Amino acid sequence: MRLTVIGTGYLGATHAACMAELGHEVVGVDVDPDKIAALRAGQVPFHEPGLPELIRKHTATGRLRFTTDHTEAGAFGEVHFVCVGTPQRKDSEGADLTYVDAAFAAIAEHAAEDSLLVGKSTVPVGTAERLAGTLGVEVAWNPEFLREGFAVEDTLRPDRLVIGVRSAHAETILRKVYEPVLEAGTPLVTADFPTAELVKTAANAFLATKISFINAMAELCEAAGGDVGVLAQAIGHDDRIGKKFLRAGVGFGGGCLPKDIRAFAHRADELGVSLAFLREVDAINMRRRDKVVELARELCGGAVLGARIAVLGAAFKPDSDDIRDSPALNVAARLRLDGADVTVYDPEALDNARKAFPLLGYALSAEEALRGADLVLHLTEWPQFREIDPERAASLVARPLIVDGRGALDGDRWSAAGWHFRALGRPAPVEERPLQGL
Ligand SMILES: NC(=O)C1=CN([C@@H]2O[C@H](COP(=O)(O)OP(=O)(O)OC[C@H]3O[C@@H](n4cnc5c(N)ncnc54)[C@H](O)[C@@H]3O)[C@@H](O)[C@H]2O)C=CC1
Ligand SMILES: O=C(O)[C@H]1O[C@H](OP(=O)(O)OP(=O)(O)OC[C@H]2O[C@@H](n3ccc(=O)[nH]c3=O)[C@H](O)[C@@H]2O)[C@H](O)[C@@H](O)[C@@H]1O
Repeated sequence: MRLTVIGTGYLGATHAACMAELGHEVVGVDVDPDKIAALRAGQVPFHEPGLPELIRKHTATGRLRFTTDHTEAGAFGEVHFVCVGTPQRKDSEGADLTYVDAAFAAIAEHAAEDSLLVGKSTVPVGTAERLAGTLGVEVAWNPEFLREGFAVEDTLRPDRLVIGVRSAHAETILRKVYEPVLEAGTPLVTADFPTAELVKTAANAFLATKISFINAMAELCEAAGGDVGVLAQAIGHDDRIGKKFLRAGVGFGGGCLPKDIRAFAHRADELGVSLAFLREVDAINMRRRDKVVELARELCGGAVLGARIAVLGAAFKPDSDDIRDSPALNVAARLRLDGADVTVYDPEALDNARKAFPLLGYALSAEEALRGADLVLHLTEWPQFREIDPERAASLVARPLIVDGRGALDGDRWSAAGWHFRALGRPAPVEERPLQGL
């Protein structure tokens, strides 16, 4: 089939390459000429494992092309997937639909009458219906559930496909687009517009709630002297709860969960339904960042002014160079504002971090960041940070003090190498715990 993908950011570039992999002829469209030039040259302007190979493969086979021209794309595609951004509005918690509206309008103007315009962006419920009422072309909604870092795998082998359609014709077309995925046994959920839109925001709200739940338990463990790692493992043995998304730490960030829960609560308010608990989910998440800042102050003797702090991690999660709402950089920037001399290292996100936070110091390796540090903060759990040798690290720093903000390091190993090791939601070393019963 001839498909277009409007918006070639994290979602769109992945979707375009994966649709070519499924055998379709695909044109990716973006308003950003630099992005399109890079993609044409087979370069992906962000870090996503497996994606550059796929893009190069299909630009070479000729199945995948990129353009900035909506007219050309409109005339080409039988199905148009809209994958543009839906950031938080500047003036409220709601989603900014400017890009979605513009993209649908631009493609509808040039699309063939019998083509299908499919929204993939995450939108407030009601958007598909509104667009369907204003454009002269059929609309469908097909929300996306991919995770950054696993985007290719999640697109080619998703847990499920969800389509919001208004006609059997639209369903038939989308079944044809995803035929190889469906033949592999992927469940397909066919729904009306509001349900399809709500499935997406509900899924992200549930995931965010799960993370904040375990982080609230981390707060309790800190107050009561418990260990949230053991707690998560124990409750996770219950299949009804499950082990996934129970990693306590500095909390969730990224271009999706934080803005999506805010937009969801905001939209629910507009509909007269309270999702106030999502505001608490957001607040718990933000308190974890505060907690790391407080711990840093405490470990630096009350104030971080003049302290040299090494921050391991800048991306909002490992295997990504995405720094949107990154907890690591938020903490680093706040400590810098408090007068600390902060040096950040990340295997992939340094360029993005430098542009967004030019006042922070940056190192080209973990060793360079650690050299002379008074305190080390581990805030993004890249696998290579787990491989740091604590003894070698102790020989580099000024003071062997480390906070594991991701619950991913082996505390016993670091303590054995002479480090004062602290982790969120876990007991402080024995000599630090207040004496009980006195
Ligand atoms: N990043 C992710 O992992 C996932 C994102 N989503 C959702 O997908 C949507 C896109 O997210 P990202 O890809 O992360 O955003 P992004 O910001 O990386 O990409 C959006 C792209 O759209 C382009 N664009 C804006 N207006 C355009 C127009 N009129 N025509 C053509 N291109 C246009 C921008 O230049 C940009 O390259 C959001 O709604 C997000 O919530 C959903 C699932 C996963
Ligand atoms: O709508 C989206 O854009 C996507 O948002 C998330 O995907 P993503 O943001 O790529 O990353 P996640 O793996 O969900 O992690 C999000 C954040 O939660 C944090 N997290 C995750 C899991 C956990 O147990 N604890 C925890 O703090 C991560 O460090 C990260 O900062 C969802 O997992 C995807 O299904 C969804 O498609």
